Amino acid sequence: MHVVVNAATSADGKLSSRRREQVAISGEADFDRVDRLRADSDAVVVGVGTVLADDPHLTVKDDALREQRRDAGEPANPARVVVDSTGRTPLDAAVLDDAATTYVCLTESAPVEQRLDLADRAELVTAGDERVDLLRAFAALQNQGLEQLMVEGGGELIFSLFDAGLVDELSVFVGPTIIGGRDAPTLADGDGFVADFPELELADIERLDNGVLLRWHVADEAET
Ligand SMILES: NC(=O)c1ccc[n+]([C@@H]2O[C@H](COP(=O)([O-])OP(=O)(O)OC[C@H]3O[C@@H](n4cnc5c(N)ncnc54)[C@H](O)[C@@H]3O)[C@@H](O)[C@H]2O)c1
Ligand SMILES: Nc1nc(=O)c(N)c(NC[C@H](O)[C@H](O)[C@H](O)COP(=O)(O)O)[nH]1
Repeated sequence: MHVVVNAATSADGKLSSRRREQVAISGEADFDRVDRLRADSDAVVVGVGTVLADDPHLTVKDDALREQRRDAGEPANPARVVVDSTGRTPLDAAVLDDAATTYVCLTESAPVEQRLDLADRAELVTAGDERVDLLRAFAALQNQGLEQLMVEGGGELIFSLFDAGLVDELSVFVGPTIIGGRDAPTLADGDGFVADFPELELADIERLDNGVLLRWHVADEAET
């Protein structure tokens, strides 16, 4: 399995404002790049915080890219994965429509009612007691044939994935704006590290739109 985390941050490292509402940080060229990255992935992964904040669809937007996937014998869109401990994904969320297969990763503590409702619209993966056990959940996704995973946030999930040693690559578009705010989500939130900080190796730098795309490899990670 290969896991790429992709995100856009303001120049001061924020993913969105303190209202947790989506901010368009990327310009057209970066959104096109994200679309290509989706098209090259077996699944696009987000945390339920992102579903609740942005209601993303997580599909490939370019008709030609969807056609290429079909020509290669793949579904037009990659699968979608929501990491959602207690089943808070709204039943009318865009990720639960029929544009692609969707997996919702839950824990043992997810109420039966939510479980039954979500099971009508998604494949359920149960791993962990209180929070989703990401190692187990990702192993289950790999068993379903999902090898190339792209994670689109948010900050809580991205931190947990680094903490679990699951990230192979990080792509960050740093855009031309300041969002600020101590309570605004950043690239990696959660509890934060105090030691054993994950080390990154810079793989590539590119000027894009009015910002910069940074690609990092995560050092010393065993292949998952
Ligand atoms: N700029 C970008 O590229 C970008 C991308 C995605 C999201 N965002 C923004 O990020 C914000 C949402 O991020 P967030 O951090 O609130 O939510 P998130 O998407 O990271 O989801 C976190 C939630 O996932 C669930 N979860 C279950 N198991 C977990 C685990 N092991 N580790 C972590 N979470 C687990 C928990 O309910 C947790 O609250 C929104 O404001 C959204 O607009 C920005
Ligand atoms: N790459 C990127 N640049 C941004 O400036 C930004 N705000 C996001 N945010 C990610 C978020 O989850 C979005 O909601 C989905 O990118 C929307 O996906 P859809 O178009 O609905 O498929 N992502």
